[in-house]
Amino acid sequence: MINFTATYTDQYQLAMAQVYFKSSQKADRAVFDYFFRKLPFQGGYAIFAGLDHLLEILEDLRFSNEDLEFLKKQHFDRDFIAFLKDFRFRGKIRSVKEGDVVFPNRPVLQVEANIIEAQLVETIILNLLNFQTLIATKASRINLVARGNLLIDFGLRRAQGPGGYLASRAAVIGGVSATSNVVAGKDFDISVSGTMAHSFIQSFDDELTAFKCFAQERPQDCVLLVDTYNTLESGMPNAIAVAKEMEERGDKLMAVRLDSGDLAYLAKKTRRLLDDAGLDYVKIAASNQLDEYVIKSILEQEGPIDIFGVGTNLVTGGPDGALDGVYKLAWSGGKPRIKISESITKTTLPHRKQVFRIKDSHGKCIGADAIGLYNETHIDTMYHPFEITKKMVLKGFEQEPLMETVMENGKKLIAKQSLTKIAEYSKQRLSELPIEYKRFDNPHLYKIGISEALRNERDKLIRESKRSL
Ligand SMILES: Nc1ncnc2c1ncn2[C@@H]1O[C@H](COP(=O)(O)OP(=O)(O)OP(=O)(O)O)[C@@H](O)[C@H]1O
Ligand SMILES: O=P(O)(O)OC[C@H]1O[C@H](OP(=O)(O)OP(=O)(O)O)[C@H](O)[C@@H]1O
Ligand SMILES: O=C(O)c1cccnc1
Repeated sequence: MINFTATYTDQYQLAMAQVYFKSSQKADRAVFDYFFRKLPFQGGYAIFAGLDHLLEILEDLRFSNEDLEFLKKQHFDRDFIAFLKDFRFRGKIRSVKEGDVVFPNRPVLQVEANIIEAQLVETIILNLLNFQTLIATKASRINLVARGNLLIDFGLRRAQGPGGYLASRAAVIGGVSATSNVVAGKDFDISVSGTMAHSFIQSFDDELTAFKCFAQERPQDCVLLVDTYNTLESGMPNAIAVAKEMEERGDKLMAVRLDSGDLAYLAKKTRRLLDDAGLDYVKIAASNQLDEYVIKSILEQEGPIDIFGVGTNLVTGGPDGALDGVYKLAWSGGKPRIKISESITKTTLPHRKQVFRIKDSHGKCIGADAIGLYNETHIDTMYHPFEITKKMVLKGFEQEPLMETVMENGKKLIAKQSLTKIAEYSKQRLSELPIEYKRFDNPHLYKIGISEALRNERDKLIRESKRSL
């Protein structure tokens, strides 16, 4: 839907790229790490999302003629603009698999490319991965408490503008099964579904006629909204009457939707009314400012709800507005690079790197990832990145390398996967994560360590930079 061209970037990327272009750095190769520093929702994990979509966009990324005309007006150099005419991303990308569980302060994706190319794609990478990872994580939290009940994304109207388009994609990775968002359904092959609005019922002189007309037109997936006037006194008796008429025509009412009031209480009453009317196959859907906490609570109250329609809190990532993912230089001009910070926690890790998931001898994740240099195939001891006395001996543990090459010379190496497949993978990876990292209150802290070789390289660069001050 959105036509991404290479101007989907921040101005400073172009300003820096022009300097590289006109200097001896023009042909330099650079390596950048994508990672985030803080888990969203005060949770214990995040779900990585956006990769396949990003790679497809990077494969085709270029400046259009209008883009180049616009840049002329922005005081960019003519030779640089001529160079941008043939700009393509021809780099290499190594990444964790889309849908995997990921943690702060360790590379999730690494870009290795000509420095101009690597710089120009920073913004689009951060924009697509930060947002989709945030929303997939939110969806996954909702899915964790939904006990297998169906989740539908109702969020487009409340999303931050067109962000709703990508939110619908990411929500599926986190475990949402369908969306009301028709364009996302079309573009990303997501099952599209929906019910009806209060305005539809209001537009008729009576609720029963509204229900009847809808059921006539849409018998295959009819869901009646029962709370416009009075759920138990009006909506439910009318819905039951229409369900009975549908039965006479050989159709079946799919569900009723509750959208206000005490959803657990009303669902119990509604279930009883349906069952007493011999309509035990009719499902109960609920919506109204749902999130993982409300759904958990409703199910703990044994509210018999089968379908949850979640909007605002899902697609905006409420209450967190953004994932703080960053893109930091780790190598360029043939040398490792480091960003020193007042706070050691913000000092970056130099070099190309690999990340290993540490597992016990039964293949069970123990709650730790270790970062090594790219050519390390095994890490004997992992060190706390900042507290020098803390270390963990990894002898006897399985070490699963997480970063694989997914793009080479600007061409995607991995086959396109359906969102359902990515969601299945995500579910499997989440099931490997011990439960203490998944609880909402004070989840266990997942350990991130670095190898001795990486620590030595980092500390050497810190010493060198101090000496040169
Ligand atoms: N049984 C329940 N347990 C916990 N939370 C619930 C339960 N039922 C509803 N909620 C949540 O409580 C909030 C109720 O919001 P609100 O006060 O706006 O109610 P409402 O019924 O929508 O009111 P109104 O009729 O004015 O629209 C919603 O977020 C809803 O999801
Ligand atoms: O509460 P959310 O999680 O964001 O879920 C989406 C909400 O959007 C709709 O309400 P809206 O008032 O926009 O339209 P309606 O008249 O069809 O209810 C729907 O009925 C839900 O209540
Ligand atoms: O189909 C629905 O019921 C729906 C769609 C969007 C928002 N709220 C509800």
